[in-house]
Amino acid sequence: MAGFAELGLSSWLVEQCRQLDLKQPTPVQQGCIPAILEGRDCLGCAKTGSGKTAAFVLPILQKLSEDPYGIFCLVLTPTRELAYQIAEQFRVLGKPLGLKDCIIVGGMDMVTQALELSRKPHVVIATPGRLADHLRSSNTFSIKKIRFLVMDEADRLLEQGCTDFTVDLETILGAVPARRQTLLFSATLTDTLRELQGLATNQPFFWEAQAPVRTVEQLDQRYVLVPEKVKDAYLVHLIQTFQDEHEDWSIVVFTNTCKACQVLCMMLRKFSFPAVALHSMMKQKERFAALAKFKSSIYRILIATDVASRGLDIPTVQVVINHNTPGLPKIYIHRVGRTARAGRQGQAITLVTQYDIHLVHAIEEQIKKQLAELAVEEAQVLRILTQVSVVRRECEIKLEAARFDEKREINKRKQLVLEGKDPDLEARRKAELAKMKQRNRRFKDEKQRTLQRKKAGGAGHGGPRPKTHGEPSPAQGPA
Ligand SMILES: Nc1ncnc2c1ncn2[C@@H]1O[C@H](COP(=O)(O)OP(=O)(O)OP(=O)(O)O)[C@@H](O)[C@H]1O
Repeated sequence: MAGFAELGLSSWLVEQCRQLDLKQPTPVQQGCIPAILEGRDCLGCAKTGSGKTAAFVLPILQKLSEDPYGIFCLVLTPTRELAYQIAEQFRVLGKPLGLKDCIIVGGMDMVTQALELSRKPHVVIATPGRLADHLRSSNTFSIKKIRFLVMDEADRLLEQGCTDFTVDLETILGAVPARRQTLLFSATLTDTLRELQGLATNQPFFWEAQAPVRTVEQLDQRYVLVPEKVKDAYLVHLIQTFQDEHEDWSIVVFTNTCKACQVLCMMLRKFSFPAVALHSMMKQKERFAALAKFKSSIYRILIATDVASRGLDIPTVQVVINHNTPGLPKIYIHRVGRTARAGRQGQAITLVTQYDIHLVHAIEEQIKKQLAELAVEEAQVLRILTQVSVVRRECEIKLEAARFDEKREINKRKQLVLEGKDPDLEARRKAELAKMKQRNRRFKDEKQRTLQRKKAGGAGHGGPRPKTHGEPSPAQGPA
């Protein structure tokens, strides 16, 4: 197997890799580094935790060392936390160069950022919204001469999810030179491949890991079929069991909304679990602090929304629990990819209600693997059921008293005003969009169900074998 030197990297970079204990390049690094060094655009699609970041950081640093200037490289990424993580890799690997980097993300002081940008850092790592704001409001810096444009989690940057980057990306793409190298990476590139190919036209090199399953082999993937109302009791039980059985442990629990995230965190703390929340309604400083405490194992449970589902590299995470079944297979792939990274073992447990079974089937179809059922001692869940329900209700009341929803609305309006938008107009536009999305989703679900019915008429599906609605389950007790 080729080492880092054989890929064409200079000895100082090989030495940096050695110091960081990166002994052998991973397959995505072996595939992409030579192509990037040759000057080609690159689309790299490899499983979560497979070393995609170093696959672009190393060749960029090599090219930077040959012709150092600022701003040499722009990296775009969908979340603020991820921007800091990528910057750290640049900093550590680029230490001998005296690399100057600059992180441009929302929630931080704009004036300080503008000053840093004007000092011509070698590498700028940014979330699209804030960088576009700077481009629109300032002429003290330019990205007209960058050599490299990297889009990490490229499919997320291009898709129109709840945070839509389209307009900001247009601003940014209008400000970068046409003659550049474009590098696009993600564990789930294929869905947006056509759009991505439009961005990378300079002898594009496409690298995709060939594997029968789209998730990591070392990942044990399970599901627990639970009635909606008793999910929390199962969650408490799962965490308690894990805590009892392991000395050194860290768990990430994913939820679908900021409010659910906050309530769950409060509830777990009431049960004396060391939990901390991470969601987009928190102030940026609180977000960083929460993540830092989780990374250093001061808190062993991170309750997060999908703001943490992509890219975050925390080696100590042994378990990912999906408190809700992700609506899209690719969200599942990224969430469970927070564990079992860089060859380590990990476990993913998805709580599935009777309404989510079609989602599990869609996930299984995409990842090309069936989830196994996790055996849970239901008698033990039953024992804590009432207590968990009461505590959860208490937490909800407390959160309502703290006017969580109201604060969220005020924050949103403030943000829109800052962006120069009319909050009421935006609300109407969003409602329209939501309606359209709902119609599309219903149509898709219906299509999925028809397909499943057709399939079931044939060979029959081997996914989660749900108990039928009428079948007794101890957990359907006095919730
Ligand atoms: N050649 C290597 N040998 C050993 N470990 C490596 C190597 N390259 C990277 N790593 C480590 O693997 C871990 C995962 O890398 P990275 O965060 O780049 O994954 P990724 O492919 O970007 O994952 P995701 O899709 O979740 O963003 C990091 O801790 C990194 O230091």
